[in-house]
Amino acid sequence: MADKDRRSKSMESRRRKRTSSEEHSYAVAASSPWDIVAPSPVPIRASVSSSTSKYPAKNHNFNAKSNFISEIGSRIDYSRTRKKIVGKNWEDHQLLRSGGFRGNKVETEFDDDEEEQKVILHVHDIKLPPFLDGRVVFTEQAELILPIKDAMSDMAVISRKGSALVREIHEKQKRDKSRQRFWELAGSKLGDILGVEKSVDETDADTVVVGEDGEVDFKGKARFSQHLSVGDFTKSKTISQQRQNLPIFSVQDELLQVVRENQVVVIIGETGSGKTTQLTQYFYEYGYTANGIIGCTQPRRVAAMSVAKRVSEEMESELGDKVGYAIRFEDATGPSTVIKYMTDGVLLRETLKDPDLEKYSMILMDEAHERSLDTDVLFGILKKVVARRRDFKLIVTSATLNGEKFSNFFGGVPIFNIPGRTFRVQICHSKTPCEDYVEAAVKQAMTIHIAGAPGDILIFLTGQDEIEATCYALSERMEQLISSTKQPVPKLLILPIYSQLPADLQAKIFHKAEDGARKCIVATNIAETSLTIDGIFYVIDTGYGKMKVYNPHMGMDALQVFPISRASADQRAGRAGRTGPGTCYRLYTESAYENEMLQSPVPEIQRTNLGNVVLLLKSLKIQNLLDFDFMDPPPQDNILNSMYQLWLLGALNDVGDLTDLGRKMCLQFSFDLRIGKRKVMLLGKSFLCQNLITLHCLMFTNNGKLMNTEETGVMTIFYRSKVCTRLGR
Ligand SMILES: Nc1ncnc2c1ncn2[C@@H]1O[C@H](COP(=O)(O)OP(=O)(O)OP(=O)(O)O)[C@@H](O)[C@H]1O
Repeated sequence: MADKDRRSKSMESRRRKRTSSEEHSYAVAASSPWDIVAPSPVPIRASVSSSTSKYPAKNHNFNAKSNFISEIGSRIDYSRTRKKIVGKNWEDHQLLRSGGFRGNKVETEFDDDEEEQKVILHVHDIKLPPFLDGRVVFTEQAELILPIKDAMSDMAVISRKGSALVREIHEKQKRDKSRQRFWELAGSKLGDILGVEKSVDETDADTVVVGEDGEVDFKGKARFSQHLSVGDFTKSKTISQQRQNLPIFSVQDELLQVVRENQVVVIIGETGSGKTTQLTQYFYEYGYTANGIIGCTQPRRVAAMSVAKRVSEEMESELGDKVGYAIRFEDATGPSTVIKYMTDGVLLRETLKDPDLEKYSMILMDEAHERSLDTDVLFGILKKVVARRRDFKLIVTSATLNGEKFSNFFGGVPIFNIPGRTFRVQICHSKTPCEDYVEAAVKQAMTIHIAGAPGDILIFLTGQDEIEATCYALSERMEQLISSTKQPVPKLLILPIYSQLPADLQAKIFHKAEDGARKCIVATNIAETSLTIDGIFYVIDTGYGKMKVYNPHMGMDALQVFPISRASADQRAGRAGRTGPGTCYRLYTESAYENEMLQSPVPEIQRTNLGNVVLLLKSLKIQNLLDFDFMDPPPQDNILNSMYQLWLLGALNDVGDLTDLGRKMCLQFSFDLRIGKRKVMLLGKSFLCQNLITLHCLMFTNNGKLMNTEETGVMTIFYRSKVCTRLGR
């Protein structure tokens, strides 16, 4: 009995202690209501609102907080009491169950009274910056735009389901604990099949090269230019004969005349007609480089460098001499460069330093139909340059028939059509929709390899995961084939390519397979435009691709799989007819091509986060975004949410102007580094913990590369780290 009393006393004292500590914690909570009602970190539109505002409160509004406390004070009391009761019941319940305390009645369920069923919604009284109070309209596009034609179509449903084969391979790899990156496979069986020789880890830490602009690629050795071999294309013909065979050659004079007479011209031509490689040379030969250089933009890095390589060969000059290229982390141009291929992002950055692009006499915007974010911003900027500089020419080229749109944007400029194509491409559609397009692609590739005529294969998939799984499945099936037959099986050289793969491994796709072997390139849409891979006669097009889509409710971009557009499908097919007649196997029906695919992709500017664009335009002193000439205006929600994020980060002030921090965030970092990370890196500098912060940013940044050494000076710290070297994909 005495024992029982002691126990019950100690229990009582513990309960008292607990209650007082609870009260203490509630007192703290009461002075910090944001702990009770967590502020939303992203501008989620409030569906329930007590005010006219659409956005959540900026969470450092302390006046708003104290009003809020008094308003909800009674609710806090209520919830405190409830918590105490529940806590007490729980404690008793535990003691009784453990046998430490005996009672007559054990409550196994706590009463749920009516009150507890109530859901209490706390709605912040939002203070928005004046420029986002809804009175200013930033765009003519009120609605969000879906990057898909019909969300219920077969292709859309399949794209959401994903591939069963990929899942199966993942499971298998997880079980085997052997899931590795391709460049870590050196020496392994799969590595041998794939022809992977060395790992990125072998990169020498001491040879890191810091670029002039302060940007460092710690895979300096993995530069494209050091790994490109001279093309083996059509050895039977000289380069000048090959040039003369191209459709563009026959219309050269008319084309030059149209360009002479007009400041802006839109040029439309089939894939392989010679737009990318020939136009720059014609303009150079015609003398357009007398007062400046010719710039040609490409939406993708691999295209910029491979085309520059080809043109330098055609002009019999070293790459980087007369013809060069500039992509992020790599500038292969020199003082005598007159033709410069570059990504559109590189040109966009140049406009910040030189708004009139004085060093260029002419810009060619190639593959304009891709409508990347950078291309669309460039359209608006270059339109202004054209108006300011009468000596400046702008050529817009596209493979699709949307020339009218480009022409109208520049005020009804002429459209020049290049007739014909170099080689025929036979198109074969699937008779029924493919439930698992990865499995179908593997089967099709094996069928071609076993039974098809010579010629290399190019498979289009959506991303790294699918590519790795496909390479794995292909190598497995090759092994099975070899072990199940006594006949000699020709070698299949399987080569993956996606943007995160190191440049030296990407460049492998241009190397010729050894005699008797067939090359099978497994690619994302980075191999879709402008690329000529010598020997590709078969294309397998799954019909899907990944697209970055902004979710304004989450305030983030997400990569999602969608059916591609008809324009992209034509581009993919076009990769088969570059150096000879080819065949394209489409793993979707003809009806899907006609009815389930958009004619051209939804412009990136209408579906992604615009934080970078807003920063850039503000840096270019464009205060009112409505004043900027967008070919297709971005949706209102995207602009508002992006501006709201910038304001929260302190990049914009209360009237929507760029702050000093915002200017730094724009000028000191690469465009594809997320704006939030830029701020963290800048803050790291002020708090003298930059090394650590930079390391964190590096580890979580999209490409795992350090963006700006001016800001850091810490390269060697993490450059030596294996983790980071691996991250430097
Ligand atoms: N690296 C290369 N090796 C061999 N031949 C090449 C190479 N690059 C280009 N060619 C030849 O030049 C032709 C024209 O290529 P180019 O890239 O200029 O065409 P395009 O009209 O721009 O096509 P696209 O719109 O698909 O980019 C190709 O079809 C091919 O025959």
